[in-house]
Amino acid sequence: MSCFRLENVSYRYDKAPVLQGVDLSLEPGEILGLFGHNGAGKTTSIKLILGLMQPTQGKVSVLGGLAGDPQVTQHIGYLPENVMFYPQLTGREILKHFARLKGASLKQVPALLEQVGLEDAMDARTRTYSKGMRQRLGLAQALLGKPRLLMLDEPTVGLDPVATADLYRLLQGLRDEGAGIVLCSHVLPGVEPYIDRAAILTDGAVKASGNLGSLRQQAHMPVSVLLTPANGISSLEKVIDESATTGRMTKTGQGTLRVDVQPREKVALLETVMASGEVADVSIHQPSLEDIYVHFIGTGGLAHRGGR
Ligand SMILES: Nc1ncnc2c1ncn2[C@@H]1O[C@H](COP(=O)(O)OP(=O)(O)OP(=O)(O)O)[C@@H](O)[C@H]1O
Repeated sequence: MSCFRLENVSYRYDKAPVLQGVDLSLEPGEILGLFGHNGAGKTTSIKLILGLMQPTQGKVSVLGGLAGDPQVTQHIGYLPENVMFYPQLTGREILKHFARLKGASLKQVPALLEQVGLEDAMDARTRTYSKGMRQRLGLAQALLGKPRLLMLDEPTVGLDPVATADLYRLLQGLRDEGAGIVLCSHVLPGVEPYIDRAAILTDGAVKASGNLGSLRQQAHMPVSVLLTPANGISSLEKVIDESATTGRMTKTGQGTLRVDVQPREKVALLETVMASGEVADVSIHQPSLEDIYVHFIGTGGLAHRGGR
């Protein structure tokens, strides 16, 4: 049974279409990174899965039931983008309050607070918490009741690099126990090793989805081969000029040559340059998740301002 399945889903607020024909699903034991520019429709997709809104068109099924059904919702953990708590209450009091609301056992509260690194602060009022500590408390709230589907909107906001890596490891542990996890983010650096699949949303449509290998294939992006000359850079340039490669050669400024080649040409290029005796060292750089994201989103940057 899928954690959720969006089939040909469209949604419009007032007149403006926000999602258009989105097909997206998540299986148990999988971490999906949902990436997209401001206003791409990430939060709207999450709200549809939570059953807070109904799609204008298409079907949303969650954990084998209907989105919004309380029997389904009790198995979902959700960390919203901006977490706010009663400032006068302690972390422990707040988590107990949410546990009662969710019908989850109160016994797990101290253990969850420890799991997110708030063991020393659980009895302090949350008005004394830093942004990162509030984010951790939000995460503990999302983990109440051992959810089968966990949806985290910008979970790393406010977390330092060590806490971010801890969070990703925690999520991997939950994934290995069978939870399905959606990670919505603009923050791509560092996330690559921790997700199983990525979906890239732009202007309300899924532009590409799959694991990193599949995304690289879909993007047809070149691989960069970085060559350090053994003798002189001009003799190495000559070897590449005379080879069959259609790749683009550039001098890096650090005395090396970079050749951007299509993946299918990479081995032939390496064979040629290695046989020439003109290469002292080689490194190969595959497009990263960020490169792939920029490829699909375009370099519009602030042109995607979130409105339409
Ligand atoms: N309540 C609303 N009424 C009208 N339009 C809305 C509403 N909420 C969101 N939108 C619009 O829907 C589009 C998608 O918004 P959404 O919040 O889903 O994007 P997002 O990908 O989560 O963006 P961000 O990364 O900035 O949080 C945007 O154009 C936004 O302006």
